[in-house]
Amino acid sequence: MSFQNVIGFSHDSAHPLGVLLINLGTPDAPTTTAVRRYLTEFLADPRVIEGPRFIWWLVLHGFILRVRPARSAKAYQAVWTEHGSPLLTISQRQAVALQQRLEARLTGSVHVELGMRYGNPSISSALHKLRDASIRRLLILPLYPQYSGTTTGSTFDAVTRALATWRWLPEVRFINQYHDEPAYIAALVESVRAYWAEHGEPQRLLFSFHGIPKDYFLNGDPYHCQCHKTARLVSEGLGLPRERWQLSFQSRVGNKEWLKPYTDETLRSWGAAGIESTHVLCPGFAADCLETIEEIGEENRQYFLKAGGKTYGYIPCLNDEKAHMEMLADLVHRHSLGWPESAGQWEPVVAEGAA
Ligand SMILES: C=CC1=C(C)c2cc3[nH]c(cc4nc(cc5[nH]c(cc1n2)c(C)c5CCC(=O)O)C(CCC(=O)O)=C4C)c(C)c3C=C
Ligand SMILES: [Fe+2]
Ligand SMILES: [Fe+2]
Repeated sequence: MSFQNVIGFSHDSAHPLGVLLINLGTPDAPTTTAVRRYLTEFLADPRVIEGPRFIWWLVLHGFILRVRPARSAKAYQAVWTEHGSPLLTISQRQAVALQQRLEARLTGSVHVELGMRYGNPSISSALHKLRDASIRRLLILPLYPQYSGTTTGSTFDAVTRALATWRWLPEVRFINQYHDEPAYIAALVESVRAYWAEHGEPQRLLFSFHGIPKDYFLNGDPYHCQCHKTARLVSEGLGLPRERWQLSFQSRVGNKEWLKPYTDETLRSWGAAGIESTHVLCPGFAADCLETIEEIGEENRQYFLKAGGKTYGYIPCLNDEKAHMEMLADLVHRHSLGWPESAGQWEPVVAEGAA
């Protein structure tokens, strides 16, 4: 095994704080081939699909990767913009905005990089850039407000796997979750209020979170509880009575039971029960993506309207809005405090025998 060397390390300047911003990732293009490559990496992750590997490998390669890429590619084509995948372009804007806000807040210098758990830019390429910037302290911020082993846990695996190839490791901190941060809750409350100021208040507000298999929750994944707390705090911030809001889980894959109630079933049942208007908010997504723009913005709209509903609104994610970026900068700032003065600076010495 050979390790990645540190060449050209600058000894005489202060080392910037490295901030690695991570989101899930997206295909490189909305084509069947690119989506297959992305899904192959994503669905082979044992944090995402638990269970015996060999059986899953047969199902994945024998069935899923033959059918799903073409179907998902169509959905991606519907959300793709001239700049690319919404998830990637929004995440890039978030990285730039975070860099600017941190420069304004921190006394020392800072270097923010974006990495994606699956696809590009990869976590290891982002880490290379941070190493080239001579960072000696690394703060990792997965953009998942609610912790789940499938997302946050998997991010940790990927970062530590990449760092395992480094000769000289930096000091590392890993932000686990921020599901009940007051500024995150306040930003969500404000985004709902702003949407209501423009579109009026609906009869019901639905908090739709990405689902996970129910057995992960039963085995101790805290995601379900953190989603419930986020929804409760936002509804309290809005002063919304309990009968006017509900929480649900979307994007189920496969036939296993996932966290309930399901978003599609909830919206169909509301439409059929005579609820005329609803707005849907997705607080678990830091950036709009396929699962929000297409699945919530379009697909679930049809379920509600076809079942009898009359007015449906999708409230966008916080994306690179000012309150969101301020909140993230504050979170990074607080997590960057308390490190001792020295970051392990060392004097350059020419080793004996070295040329
Ligand atoms: C099959 C299991 C999956 C689990 C468990 C899962 C958890 C999970 N995912 C997100 C966030 C996102 N997921 C996105 C896309 C997506 N998710 C799955 C499957 C699982 N997700 C698939 C197969 C896909 C790809 C699209 C498709 O084929 O339907 C995305 C969007 C990516 C994009 O390019 O826009 C996000 C974001 C969370 C938060 C989560 C658990 C908490
Ligand atoms: Fe997902
Ligand atoms: Fe989906």
